[in-house]
Parts: sequence; structure tokens; C-alpha cells
Amino acid sequence: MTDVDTLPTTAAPLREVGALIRGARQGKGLTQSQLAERVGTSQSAINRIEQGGQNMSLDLLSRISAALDSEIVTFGDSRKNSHLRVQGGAKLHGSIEVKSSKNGAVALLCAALMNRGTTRLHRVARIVEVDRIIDVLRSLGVQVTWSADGNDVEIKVPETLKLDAIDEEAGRRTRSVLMFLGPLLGRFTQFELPYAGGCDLGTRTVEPHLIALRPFGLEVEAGAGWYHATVSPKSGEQITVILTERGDTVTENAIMAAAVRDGVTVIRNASPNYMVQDLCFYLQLLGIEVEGIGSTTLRITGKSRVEADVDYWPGEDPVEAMSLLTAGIVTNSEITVTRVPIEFMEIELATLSEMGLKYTITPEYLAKNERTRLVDVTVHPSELRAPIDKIHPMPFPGLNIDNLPFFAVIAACATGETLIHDWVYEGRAIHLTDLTRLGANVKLRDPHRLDITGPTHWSGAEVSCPPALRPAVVILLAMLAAKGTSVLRNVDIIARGYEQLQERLISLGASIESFRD
Ligand SMILES: CC(=O)N[C@H]1[C@@H](OP(=O)(O)OP(=O)(O)OC[C@H]2O[C@@H](n3ccc(=O)[nH]c3=O)[C@H](O)[C@@H]2O)O[C@H](CO)[C@@H](O)[C@@H]1O
Ligand SMILES: C=C(OP(=O)(O)O)C(=O)O
Repeated sequence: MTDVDTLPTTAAPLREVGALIRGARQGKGLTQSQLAERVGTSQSAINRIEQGGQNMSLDLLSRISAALDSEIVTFGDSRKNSHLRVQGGAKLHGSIEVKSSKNGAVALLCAALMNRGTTRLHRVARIVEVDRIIDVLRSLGVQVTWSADGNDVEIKVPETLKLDAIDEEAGRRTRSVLMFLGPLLGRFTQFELPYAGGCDLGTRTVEPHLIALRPFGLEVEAGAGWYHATVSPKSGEQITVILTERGDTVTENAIMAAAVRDGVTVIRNASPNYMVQDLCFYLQLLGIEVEGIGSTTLRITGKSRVEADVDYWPGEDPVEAMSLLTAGIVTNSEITVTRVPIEFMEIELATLSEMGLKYTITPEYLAKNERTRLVDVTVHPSELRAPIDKIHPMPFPGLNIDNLPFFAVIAACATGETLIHDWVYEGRAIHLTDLTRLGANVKLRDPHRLDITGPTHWSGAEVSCPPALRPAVVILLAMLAAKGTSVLRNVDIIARGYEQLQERLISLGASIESFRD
């Protein structure tokens, strides 16, 4: 192991790093080709790296480290928790692009299990949630390969899946593993999945998933940390599924269960949200008929065997768009956020407009998937006021449930009292009271409702990162607004859903450095 500040660019240190990689690879009993496959590059590139003949990006180096389960080069000691130090109060400037969504990516990775051909997903966000699902897929024997530039991922599913070898630990760390239920019920009459995990947002039941999948013949018993699934396949007949909750992943599970059976399925009370639309567009490429995309009733004509080589570009992330716009709003800056999926941000922008935000948007253009409509949004310094009515989320087309937390920090910048009502999550609003540490006036009426009175005279402070993705980012953004130095401790959770957020905020002029204990 070696400690360096920058990647070596001269031959001698490169040879040293190459030798370390060769040693770690041999220690793991891997051939160069096997390592190349895990990293998503070619055997010849690994050979050159080991000879010290190739410069490496930090990204490639971290992928090699992850593939070898060994830290080749460290920047400090990664076993210690990582933290951020923020010098706040400065204006941001410039332009920043929205990446593709976490929630689209995980749904599509699970859906790729249905395809016996090759699925190539392009411009996939390099985030921990994606890595976890990929780890689970690989443990089943699925070949998942990143392109050399780290942007695209290719998925090839073998004829036989090694269900007994499932990576239990990775599975337990993501709720998305639940979305294996739908694809797997097309292939097995019995299987087991580890209990799903995720952020600390209070209880999130799996019951709606079980209700949704029962009409397809799925019965699940939960015990000893595992879901034990039994399937009595229903082929041919038309099935109607009524969802008891208009949830995103439950809708996706029902869609995938419908896609893997011969016959017609009608799904009512379906979520028409962005990740569900991504999944439907992908299924259409696979030759599955999906009618009603974007509405609450879907009619799907599935196929018990799908074998197609397809390329798909997951849509842009409305929650990342909201996060980046919030960075500009709370620092009272002028910044442009490009590739904003406008269909999924209209209510947020309308609400912000009511709060006095000045912004301009470009004409619409199409995303690479040729379906999602995008715009560039420029926010301008504005005098914000509290809205007259409470701010609350709704399933799409309402204000996005994951975007609600950002309104807490925006409300704290606005003059007057705002009521934020997070009726959806049992425990998320509580995390937002951490804004008081930075000077905000936030009162918790009950676990779902916050009264926020602004404007806030933000001041830097040290805060422990909330154990939930969006509240964590909200606190970070408040630190950008707060004059002086702030420290956000234990920030690893942010990488679950954001790719290089710190670096990208720095590119807008933010002053953030990371450090370990
Ligand atoms: C991988 C993925 O796509 N995750 C998203 C998905 O999670 P996911 O679909 O897993 O969300 P859940 O099913 O856990 O629903 C979230 C919460 O909302 C409640 N609920 C939901 C719908 C409804 O009509 N009524 C209702 O009460 C549920 O009981 C639960 O408490 O949707 C959530 C809510 O938009 C988002 O925060 C997550 O980012
Ligand atoms: C709650 C979230 O996601 P997940 O369903 O992955 O926990 C989120 O993205 O804010």
C-alpha cells in the first residue's frame, strides 16, 4: 500500500503501482482477463497497467481496488470515516449537468435479469447503490462489465442463475433487491432473497409488493432474515393487479412480473414516475408491449422468454436536478443546471416560483433515450418568501417525494413560516431538524410536520451526517449557505445516490475538502 496525493504520472511510480496491482491480483488468484472483466476493461489494458505503461484515472484505480478488494493507493486511511469541511457563504457560478438517475439504474439492472440477450445501459451513474445491485447480480453468475471509460455497463445473463450464491451482504444493504422478485418469478418456482435494507427513514413495508405479486402466483414467507418465495405460475390468462399503494418499486415489480409471463396483465394504481417510465421504455426495446406509459393504468403483454441485444440510456435524475438547483438557490447564486427532466420537475419549479424564485429555462430537447424531455434551468439570485400553503409530496405527478427535503433548506432561506409535511416517510422529517445546528429555526410539530421560519442567518457548525441520503445532502447544502467553517461528519451515505457530488459542487466554486479522522 502506498500513500500519495496525486496519481503517479512518471514511469517509476507507475511501475510501483503496477507491481502492487499484480501482487494483489495474484494474491486473489485472478488472471489478468478475470480482473479486466471485473473492472470493465481489456486484458491488454491490465497488462499495460501492471507493466507501469499506462496512466490511470482515479476512477479506474478505485475500480481496480474494488475488484481486488484491496486498497492499492490510499488518500489517508479509508478504514476511517470520511468527513467534509465546508467554507460556506460564497456564491456559486457556472453550469452543471444532471446525471442519470439512481432509481432508474437500479430498476433497469434488476430488469436486465429478464433478458437472455445483452443489455447495454449507457451513462449509468457511478454510485454505491448501483454497485450493490451489480454485486448481487454478479454473485448470481450474471456478467456485468463496465466500459473502459466507466460510463456504460453491459449485462449478460447466463442460462442458469446461481441463486444459492447470492451476495447476502450486498443484498441486505439495498432495498432495491426487492425488485428481483418480479423477474425471478418468471424463472423459478422456489427461491430465496435476503431482507432488503436501505436508508434510515422509518419502517417501509414490503406488504404492497407481496399484494401486487400474489395475482402472479407468488407467495412469500419471511423468516430468519430471508424471504422464502414459492411460485405457482399463471400462464395465458389475463391478470388484473390493483396496487394498494402507488409506490414506484412496487409498480416496477408488478411490471416485471407481467413482462416475464405469456399473456396480458393490467396494472391499476400504477406509479407513472420517471424510473417506472425508464423501465417501460426498456421493456419496449425488448419487444414487450406496454400501453399506458405515464398513466396510472398499464396494459402489458409479456413474453416468457426474451432474448434481445439492446442499448438503453436511463433518463436524467430529477432528484439530482433538485439538489443542484437547491445549491444555487440557498447560496443566492446564478447557476445553470443542464439536462433537467422537466416533466418531473414542473411542480417543484411552480412551487419555487410562488416562493419568489427567479429562473429561466431553455426550450425543451430530448434525452438520449429519445423519450425524456430536458431543459436547462438557470436560477437567479432572488428574495424568497414562505409559500401560503404547506409543501407536501405526492406520487407522480405530484411534488416528488425525494425532492421534499430540499424544500426544508429553501424554506429556511425564505421570509416567513413554511409548513413542510412529509406524510410519506415515518422518520425522515426528523433528520431535517439538524438544520437548527446551522442556525435555522425549525420546529417539529410531530414526526411528519416541520414549521420552518426564515430567513436564516446561517452560521457554520459541526454536524453528524444524518443516516438518510436526502437529509444528508440537505445539510451539506445548508453548509454552503452558512458563512464560516462547517464540518459534516461520516458522509459515506451521500455516495449511495450521488456521483462525485463534492467535486461537482467544487466545480461551481464551492469550497469543500474531504478528510478522515
Ligand atoms: C429505488 C427507488 O425507486 N426508490 C424510490 C421508491 O422507493 P419505494 O418504491 O421502495 O418506496 P416505498 O414503497 O418504500 O414507499 C415509500 C413510503 O411511501 C409510502 N407510500 C408510497 C406510495 C403510496 O401511494 N402511499 C404510501 O403511503 C410507503 O408506505 C412507504 O412508507 O419510491 C420512494 C417514494 O417515492 C422514493 O423515496 C425512493 O427513492
Ligand atoms: C429513499 C430513497 O431511495 P431508496 O428507495 O433507494 O432508499 C431516496 O432516493 O431518497
